[in-house]
Amino acid sequence: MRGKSGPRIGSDMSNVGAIEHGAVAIREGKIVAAGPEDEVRAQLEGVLVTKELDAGGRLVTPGLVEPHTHLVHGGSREHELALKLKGASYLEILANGGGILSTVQATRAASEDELFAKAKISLDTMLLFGATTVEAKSGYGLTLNDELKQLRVNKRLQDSHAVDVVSTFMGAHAVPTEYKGRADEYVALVINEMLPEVKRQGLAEFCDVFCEHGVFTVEQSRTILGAAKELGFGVKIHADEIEPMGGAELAGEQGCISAEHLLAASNEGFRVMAEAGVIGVCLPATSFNLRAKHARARAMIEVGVPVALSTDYNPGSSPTESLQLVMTLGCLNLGMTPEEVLTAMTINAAYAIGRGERIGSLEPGKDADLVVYNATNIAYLPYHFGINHVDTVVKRGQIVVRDGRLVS
Ligand SMILES: O=C(O)CC1=NCN=C1
Ligand SMILES: [Zn+2]
Repeated sequence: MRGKSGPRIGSDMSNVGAIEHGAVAIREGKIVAAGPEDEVRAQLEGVLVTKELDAGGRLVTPGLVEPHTHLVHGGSREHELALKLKGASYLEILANGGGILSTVQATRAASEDELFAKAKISLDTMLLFGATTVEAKSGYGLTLNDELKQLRVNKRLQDSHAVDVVSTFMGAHAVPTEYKGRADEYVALVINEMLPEVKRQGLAEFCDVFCEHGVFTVEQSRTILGAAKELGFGVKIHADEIEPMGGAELAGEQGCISAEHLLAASNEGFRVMAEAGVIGVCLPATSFNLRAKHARARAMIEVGVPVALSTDYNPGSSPTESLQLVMTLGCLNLGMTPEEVLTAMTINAAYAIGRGERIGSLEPGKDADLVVYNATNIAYLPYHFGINHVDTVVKRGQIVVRDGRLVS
C-alpha cells in the first residue's frame, strides 16, 4: 500500500494493494516505479530499458522477510522426536540438559567455518523459499567467545550471501550448564562482559532474551533488556512461549521492537503491546511442532498489535526454513487471511527488524527485492501446501533464483 509508513495494524493488514497487470521499474537495485503496467511504462518514456523480466501474469510479491531465526547452530535434535512422542515436554527436555543445551554443546564444539558452512545451506534454502532478508540470533554459545563466534558467522553471511542477514545477540537464550543454579551470575556475565563486547565489535543490532519458566525470570529479563538498551541495542523478547510469564507486558514496558511466540500471552499483554507499538511475531511452525496451543493472532490484530510471522528456524522447536509452510499454518492455525499473512511476512516483518523503511513493500525508493511464484494469486500459496511455489527471486535488482534454482 503506497505512501503508508509504519507496520500495518487492524484492517490495514488486509490491504496488500494488489495490482492486476502490474509492473515494477528498477534502477541500481532500487525500485523507481511500481503500479499498473501502463502507468509504469509511461513513467519510463524516453528511458533506456536494458532488461525486462516478464512474470507471465504470475503473482509477484515483495521479497519475504524472516524476522526470527536461530540460523547459526551446530548439530541437530532429531533424537528429541522420540522423547516428544513418549510425552516429554519442551521444558522437561531442557531441564534435563537437552534441548537448547544440547545444541549449545554442538555449537561450542563446531568451528566457525563449520557453523558458516551449515548456516549457508539453510540460508540458501530460505532464499529458495522466497526470503530475501533474514534475522539471525546467537544464543547457542553462552560463553563470550562462542557467542562472538556465532555472530561472526552472521557477519560473514551478510558479507558473502545474496540474502541480507540482520544480527541479534541472544546470550540470554538459556542458563548454561556451568552456571546451573547460578542464573544471576550468568546474567551478570551477559550484562558486564558479553553485551559490551558485542557492541564494541558491532556484531549485533538487537538483543533478545528468553523470558520463560525455568529460563530467565521477568526480573532478570528486565535487567538484561535495560542494559542492552543503555548500550544502544534494539530489544526483542521471547515472551509467554510456554508459560504465561507476563512477557508481553514486559515487552510493552521495555519498548521492545517486537515480542516473539506469545502462545500464552494475556489480553492485557496484547493491550500493552498495542499501546507501545510492539510488533507481535507469531511462529506457527513452532506451535505446530510443539503440538502446543497457537498464538492468538486474531486477538492481536483486533486490538491493534501489528502481527508478523517467521519460521523460528532452529534445530529443536522449529526445524524448518519454509516460510511457505508458515503461510499455510498462519491461515489454518492462526486464523489469518492470506492477505494478512502476506503483510505479516513482508512489511510488518521488515518493521520487526528495523528495516520497514527500506524493504517489505514494492514502493519507489525501496530495495528491489521481489519474488515471482508459480501461482496467480496470494491465496494459492497457503492453499497448496507442502511444496515450494517460488520460481524467481530478485535481490536488489539482481536475479538470484531462477526456475526455482539458485543462480550461482
Ligand atoms: O529450542 C531451541 O533451540 C530454540 C528455542 N528457543 C526458545 N524456544 C525455542
Ligand atoms: Zn526463537
